[in-house]
Order: sequence, then structure tokens, then C-alpha cells
Amino acid sequence: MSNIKLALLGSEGTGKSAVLVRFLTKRFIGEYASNTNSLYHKRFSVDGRQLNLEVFDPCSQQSTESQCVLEEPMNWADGFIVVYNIIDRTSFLNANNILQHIKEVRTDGCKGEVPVCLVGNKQDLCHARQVSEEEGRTLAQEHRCLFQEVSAAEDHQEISVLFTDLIRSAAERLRRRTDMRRYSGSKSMAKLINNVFGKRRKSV
Ligand SMILES: Nc1nc2c(ncn2[C@@H]2O[C@H](COP(=O)(O)OP(=O)(O)OP(=O)(O)O)[C@@H](O)[C@H]2O)c(=O)[nH]1
Repeated sequence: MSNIKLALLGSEGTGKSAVLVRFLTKRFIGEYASNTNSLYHKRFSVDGRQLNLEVFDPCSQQSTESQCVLEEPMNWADGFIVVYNIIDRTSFLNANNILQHIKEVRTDGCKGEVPVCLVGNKQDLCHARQVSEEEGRTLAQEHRCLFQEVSAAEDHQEISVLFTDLIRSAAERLRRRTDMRRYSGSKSMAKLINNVFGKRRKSV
């Protein structure tokens, strides 16, 4: 069974925990403990395949150096959900920095880009919106990632779909990497056999 590791990133108070709890429990609680890092486990089925899902929800308040919070899951995760708050432009600018950082740290060349979903949360507060949906979509296109506006307070369906899409992309990427390793492993084995037996045949 494959293991898929996701990390939620974004400014403090954007609703990372609310989005995750919505996905895991279908509920919106309102207030979430925000003084610890949390790692959630869930068995999840995508396209009939069972997966072990781990989701890291970092604590934004733990460190004054946001860089530490960012570095921790950066090399660990198979996929990222970057959350901003549509009524807080600063959180959108920060989401851009995070996407940039992911690109710098996680461009794996031929293994393909790590899947990312940009999420504009608190859509229920759109009367106070500071970031248009178009801006969110454009930023996502620039970074070649998925995009969805949601309301953790009101929706379950859209959050469920975005997690499923991201998990599917992460699982496909891991499968491609495993296939590539197998292929390059069998190629070097063929080379070895050829070196040993090919040379012998010549000397006979
Ligand atoms: N109106 C509205 N409020 C939301 C929504 N999602 C989260 N909130 C509220 O926003 C506040 C912050 O939510 P959290 O889920 O704790 O945000 P967080 O990003 O995990 O916060 P930190 O862990 O401190 O970084 C809470 O008061 C939530 O109730 C939403 O979709 N709509």
C-alpha cells in the first residue's frame, strides 16, 4: 500500500486546520489548537486503490522564524496545499513566496514537479474580499499548480475534491518514480550481464 505525505502551508489564521479538519471529519469546529505541529493519518481510497495518507499541519505560532515552519515539511511531503485567506492580501503575497520556495527546493528535474494545490479559503466572507478569484487562478497558472477557492466553514464537497485530486497526482508521481527506478535498475543489470557474458563470448 502506498504512503502519501501532504503538508499544509500558509500564513497564520488562513484556515489550514479548518480545511484539513473539514476534509478528515466533514465538520467545521470553529476553533483549532494552533500551538503544536500535528500529523494526521488516514486510510484513503483513490480510484479503487488504498493509500496511507499522512497530513502535516504545522503550527504557525511555534516559531518566530517562519522559515523553520516552512523548512520542516519541505523535503518530506509528496504534495502541498498552500492556503491563503481571500480577505487578507498579505496571506496571498505569502502564498506566492511559499509557491516560489517549493519550486526552488522541489524541482526534481525528470521526476516531474511536486504536485501543489493553491487554496483561497474563507469564500463565505467574499463581501470583504481583498483577493479576486482571478488573481488566485493566475497565480496558480504561473506556478503550474491546482487552484480552488473554498469555505471550510460552509463546504465539504470542494475540499474533498481538491484533496482527492492532489492525492491522485502525488500517487501518480510516486508510481512514475518507482517505474523509473525499476527501469534504470533493470538497465544497469542488463549492462552488467552484457559486460560479463559479452566479453567472455568474445574471448572464446
Ligand atoms: N468565516 C470563516 N472562518 C474560517 C474559515 N476557515 C477558518 N476560519 C476561522 O479562521 C480562524 C483560523 O482558523 P485555523 O484553521 O485555526 O487557521 P490556521 O491557518 O490553521 O491557523 P494557525 O495554525 O494559527 O496558522 C478560526 O477562527 C476559524 O474558525 C472559513 O472558511 N470561513
